[in-house]
Amino acid sequence: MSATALKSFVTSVDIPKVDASLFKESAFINNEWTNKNVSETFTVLDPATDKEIGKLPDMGSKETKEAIQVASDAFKTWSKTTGKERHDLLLKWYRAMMENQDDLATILTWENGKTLPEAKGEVAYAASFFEWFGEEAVRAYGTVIPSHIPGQRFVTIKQPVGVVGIITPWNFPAAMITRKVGAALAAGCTVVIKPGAETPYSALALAELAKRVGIPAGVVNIVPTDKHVADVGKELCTNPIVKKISFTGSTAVGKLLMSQSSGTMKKVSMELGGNAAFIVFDDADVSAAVEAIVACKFRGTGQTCVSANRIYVQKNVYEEFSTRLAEKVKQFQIGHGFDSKTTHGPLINSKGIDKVTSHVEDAVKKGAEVLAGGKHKGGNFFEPTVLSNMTTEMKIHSEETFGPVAALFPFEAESDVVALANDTPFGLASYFFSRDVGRCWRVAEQLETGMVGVNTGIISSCYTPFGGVKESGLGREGSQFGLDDYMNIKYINMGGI
Ligand SMILES: NC(=O)c1ccc[n+]([C@@H]2O[C@H](COP(=O)([O-])OP(=O)(O)OC[C@H]3O[C@@H](n4cnc5c(N)ncnc54)[C@H](O)[C@@H]3O)[C@@H](O)[C@H]2O)c1
Ligand SMILES: O=CCCC(=O)O
Repeated sequence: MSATALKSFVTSVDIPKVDASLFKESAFINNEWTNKNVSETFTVLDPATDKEIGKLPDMGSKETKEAIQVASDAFKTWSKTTGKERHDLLLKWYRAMMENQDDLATILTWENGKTLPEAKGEVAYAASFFEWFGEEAVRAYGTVIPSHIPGQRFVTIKQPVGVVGIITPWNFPAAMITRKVGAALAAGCTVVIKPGAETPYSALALAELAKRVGIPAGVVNIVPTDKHVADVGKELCTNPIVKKISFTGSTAVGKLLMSQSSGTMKKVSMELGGNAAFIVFDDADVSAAVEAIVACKFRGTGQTCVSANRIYVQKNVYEEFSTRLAEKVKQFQIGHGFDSKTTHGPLINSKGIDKVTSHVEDAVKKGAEVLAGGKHKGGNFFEPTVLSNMTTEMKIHSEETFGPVAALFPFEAESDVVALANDTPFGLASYFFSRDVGRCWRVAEQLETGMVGVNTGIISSCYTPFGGVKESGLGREGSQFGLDDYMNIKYINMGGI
């Protein structure tokens, strides 16, 4: 049965009061709230109830082109500001986010579905990228290269790439934007953002704060759209004024955007899909591994690109690990993100439910045992689920489920499990638990992913480089490396000395 055919079991909830001045129902171009005379609108729904939150003008390629021109005009002055000026503004934006954390979190929960405490956590995480990159803005050092020619001197300087087109998903409506915008603005770039159609209000609230703290007109622009996603994406990728595309989302869309960007040879940053392995060796601290998988797997109700998708557990600890995990998961409470009893919110939409349902049905048909959950509960709610005795023939082994399903695969030897973990075109994150120091180095070096969590299930922060290898993408966000993705290195050879 299609997910849409079932009514949600959450039919009503009290929506907390939100500061109306942060709830914007227009596009944001050149520091103006505008519908650009666009008469078409799209509707944003609360994923827990499918009730309407609001409507927004549906921007198209014409409006995007105008936003790009505005960003290009703003680049002329913004790129000439000092690192210290950009530092001061980004830190003001950071503080404004933290001062408005509750309202930003309310908007985020309403449109994304994650629980209010989780949304508050995301707002703080999102804000941290403005703090971090504000502090990096003053550290975009060049180099002096020892000369091999008398009378010539060599230096490099770093310069902002120009206007950046930013396309982000719905699963982290604030953090996926700030991780890019923080770096772009710190580098001296200006941006045009197309947020996820499901979660545009968080993006627009951030823009309101940008305006309040004095980010100059045209530096940040937002073009919300639903029906014209492909056209807006194409405009950003093909317009020669845009010098870089920074995308977070699925690998399929990432490949399309990269090919569209090739005509104008843009720089690209691609944060794409994953299929994370989480390995529990029999020398692990099993209690710690259970705690870690709960946090890693069920973050955002499993709709997190770095969430474990395949959980490999060594035979000697399989029974203990699976029993303890199932006990924990049975205690989860699904419901509206505004309900204080809720531990896990809904999936984003019926497409998400259909994928999770098909993965669970496929696994069960092929012999998996359901240790917890396993059922669609109506609307966009799926029970947090633990599946045991998974095999490599099941869909979950090769496809990212992006939902609340912990799929346990038994294994015997270290060499087998490393080969299994790497048997995927994706390479975003992986995790393992072991108390053997030699094994920790060995396995961490062998796993083909951009990020590895050893004895931990949570790895993301503004301080550390986020990004994948293989078909999980290109580039690194956050950390000391994040600014480089938004800058060109210029080599200057000074002769006549
Ligand atoms: N690596 C990361 O940092 C990261 C972070 C979050 C999500 N993801 C991945 O994103 C996927 C889930 O998100 P999703 O389903 O929203 O992904 P998606 O690729 O469908 O959508 C992401 C964004 O791309 C836009 N988009 C879709 N088609 C487009 C087109 N033709 N042209 C231009 N833009 C287009 C969407 O409107 C949205 O804004 C998962 O695979 C997940 O792993 C990766
Ligand atoms: O979903 C992907 C991003 C989540 C994170 O930054 O940890």
